[in-house]
Amino acid sequence: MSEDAAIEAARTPAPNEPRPGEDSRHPIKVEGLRNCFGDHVIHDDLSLTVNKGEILGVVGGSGTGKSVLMRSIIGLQIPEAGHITVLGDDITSAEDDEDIDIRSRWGVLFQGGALFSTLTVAENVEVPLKEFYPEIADDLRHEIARFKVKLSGLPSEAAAKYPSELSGGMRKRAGLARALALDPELLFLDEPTAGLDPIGAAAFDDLIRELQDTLGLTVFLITHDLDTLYEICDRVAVLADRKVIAVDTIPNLLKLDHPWIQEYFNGPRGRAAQAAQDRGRAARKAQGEGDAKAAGKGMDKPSGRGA
Ligand SMILES: Nc1ncnc2c1ncn2[C@@H]1O[C@H](COP(=O)(O)OP(=O)(O)OP(=O)(O)O)[C@@H](O)[C@H]1O
Repeated sequence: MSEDAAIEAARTPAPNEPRPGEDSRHPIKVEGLRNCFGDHVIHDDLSLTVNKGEILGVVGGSGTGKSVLMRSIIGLQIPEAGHITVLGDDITSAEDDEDIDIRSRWGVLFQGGALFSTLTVAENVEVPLKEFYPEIADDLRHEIARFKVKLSGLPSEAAAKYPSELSGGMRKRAGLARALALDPELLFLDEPTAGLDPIGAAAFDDLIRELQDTLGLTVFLITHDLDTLYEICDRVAVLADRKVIAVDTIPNLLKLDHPWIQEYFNGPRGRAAQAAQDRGRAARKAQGEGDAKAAGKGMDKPSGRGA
């Protein structure tokens, strides 16, 4: 198979028919979740529904249980009570076979990237391919891995490098390439822009939005990054008091009279992020008008990012 054909095959999502009883509009549903570590209650009667095709931002103070919630949804944390349905499967009671099947339908980027340090980037991407599709020939698997590396915005040379040879931003992209290895329907991202410089973080935001648009992903994104929330999230879920206290667009959240929400979004950083988004929109609009004028006069378009 040629590289182009392999890339096209890798780009075509697996035909994942909705299962009987699967709510195709809400790929993730959490109801009445309770998680404890000893006496420490993390979640109590927490409920959350994620819409298909959205980027859902998940925010909350440190230690409110954002990562534990994500781990519960992907079956790494067994809750004390509650039901979690992912793509029609009850995660809390999934049998082994179902469990394996469902894990191939999501990709996860953990906070630290969680790459195998003794494997190259391409070999890291191949790990889930080998696990779920051992029948794929070596050549094709290598080609799919190279395509995922490119898709994540890394230069092709990065495929042969070890994680220790990459910058923090490149490691995140390598982790993303691995998360995308199986053409997932759901993408879980735990603080993807943490530790990146502002330009790297903005570029990563753009990449997530672009991937979500082109691949139709549903994205569950834990972040403390207000710019990310403003720039790419369709809705934001707020964790506090052991529950999701609100889930809505940022303009609607701003109308709520909850002290944490007000302080978070209306504090100095929240206002700065909002102002940055307003400036970005105005610049994009101005550039769009400039493009239209230039096109009318047969001029070249200006280059560079819009914002
Ligand atoms: N395996 C564990 N054993 C005991 N306590 C844990 C474990 N995992 C998480 N916790 C506790 O659960 C609480 C929630 O942790 P979690 O990592 O989900 O918070 P978070 O909201 O993601 O925080 P941050 O924003 O700082 O990353 C914390 O108090 C943490 O110490």
